[in-house]
Amino acid sequence: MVSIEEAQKTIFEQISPLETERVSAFQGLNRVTPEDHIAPWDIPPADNSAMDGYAFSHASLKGERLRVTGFLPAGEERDAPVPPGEAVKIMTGAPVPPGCDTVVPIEDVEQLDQWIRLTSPAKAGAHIRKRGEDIRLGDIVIPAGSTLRPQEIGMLSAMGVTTLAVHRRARVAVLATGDELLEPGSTPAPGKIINSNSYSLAAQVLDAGGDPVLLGIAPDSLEATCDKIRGGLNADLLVITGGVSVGDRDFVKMAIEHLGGAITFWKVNMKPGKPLAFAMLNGTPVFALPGNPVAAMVSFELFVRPAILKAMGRHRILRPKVRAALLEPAANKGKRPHLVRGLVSKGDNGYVVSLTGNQSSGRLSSLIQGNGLVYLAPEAVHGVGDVVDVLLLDREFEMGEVG
Ligand SMILES: Nc1nc2c(c(=O)[nH]1)N[C@H]1C(S)=C(S)[C@@H](COP(=O)(O)OP(=O)(O)OC[C@H]3O[C@@H](n4cnc5c(N)ncnc54)[C@H](O)[C@@H]3O)O[C@H]1N2
Ligand code: MOO
Repeated sequence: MVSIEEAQKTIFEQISPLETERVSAFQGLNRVTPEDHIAPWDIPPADNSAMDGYAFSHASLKGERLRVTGFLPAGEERDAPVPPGEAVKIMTGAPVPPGCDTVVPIEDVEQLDQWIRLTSPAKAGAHIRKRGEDIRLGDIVIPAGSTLRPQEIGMLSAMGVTTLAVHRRARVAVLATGDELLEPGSTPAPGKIINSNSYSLAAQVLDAGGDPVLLGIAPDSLEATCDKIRGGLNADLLVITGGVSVGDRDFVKMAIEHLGGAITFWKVNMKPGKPLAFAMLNGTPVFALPGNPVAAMVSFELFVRPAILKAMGRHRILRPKVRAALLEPAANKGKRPHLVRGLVSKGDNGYVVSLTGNQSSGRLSSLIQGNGLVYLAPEAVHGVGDVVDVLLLDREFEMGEVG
């Protein structure tokens, strides 16, 4: 049995960044660019007005009055210098004309026909955005390896980029196994249950930015399991759920080996998720996750999600870990680290966490009611207020609420 950390290390060693593809700048959102993006020009390209107002030379200011002799909207440029003692009306974004170094906003003047009177003192150089104050020609603005957020997409566009290279999305095949499974849309017959894992796992793939490919359900036989697995080998990663324990009808490991795959490890020292197996099959990383719905999702979180992120070029691939004070006692009577589903919120002195009741790994509600995984070491006994490590699965609780 390997530890969580050993399993992660072994898996991540097998995952290399996928090749790149060219996409339109804004399809690059949340993707990783493998190239440095260098500023082809200064932004802004010229000193320009930060306000709708009047531009003039501060040194030539005598008293409070200036004669207005021109108008300069954004989108136009004026070459002729503005003579001393005169001002031009200038709109936000218009290049500051020669002869001017200061702008006074409209609100700070009184207009009298062709004249303005400053109603408060103007500071030399005020309200001018300098050429290149955002980025300078030749700057590496977005270094290789960056994940593109909306602000990077905006900057790339400002740099004239219309298409760019990004690591392509990982195609992740998802296979459920088990004679007991029916697809959603049916009403469970006696002895049957609905295949929910394919959909929770496919949603986790999407959530990680990958592209899920649903392979359906493999019935419990070696031949059928082999056939379905073969169908998933053109994906970048293959995720299987169920049939990986020691039952008489658990064929997944046997099928992987039958197809020539090498099981790198089987069984991780954790609860839930112990029976997980990892294999390389024809160059495809294969994750055989347990069938219990919580075990499948938790092991996806720890092993598959970071593998997808690594394949898509990300460097930060693990969920954030925080320290939280327990709101109730928590004990791990077992010998494996227990990842207990918890509900984290913000207390007066940092994070606090409660547990989500019955922790059976068949009980998907334990994940629905929570937002984190509390790490309980083997045989740990904690009281109220003890501080524990929690892996945050989502941070929505930190967002502001309406009204
Ligand atoms: N003798 C032992 N029995 C079990 C052990 C063990 O060490 N010794 N480990 C237990 C643990 S831990 C887990 S987790 C499960 C994992 O078993 P499998 O991966 O072989 O999964 P199945 O037996 O196929 O299914 C387990 C459970 O999950 C339900 N299931 C399966 N697939 C789906 C799906 N796609 N959607 C919804 N639910 C699914 C299935 O009906 C079972 O109830 O083994 C323990 N047993
Ligand atoms: O993986 Mo199992 O879920 O530890 O019960």
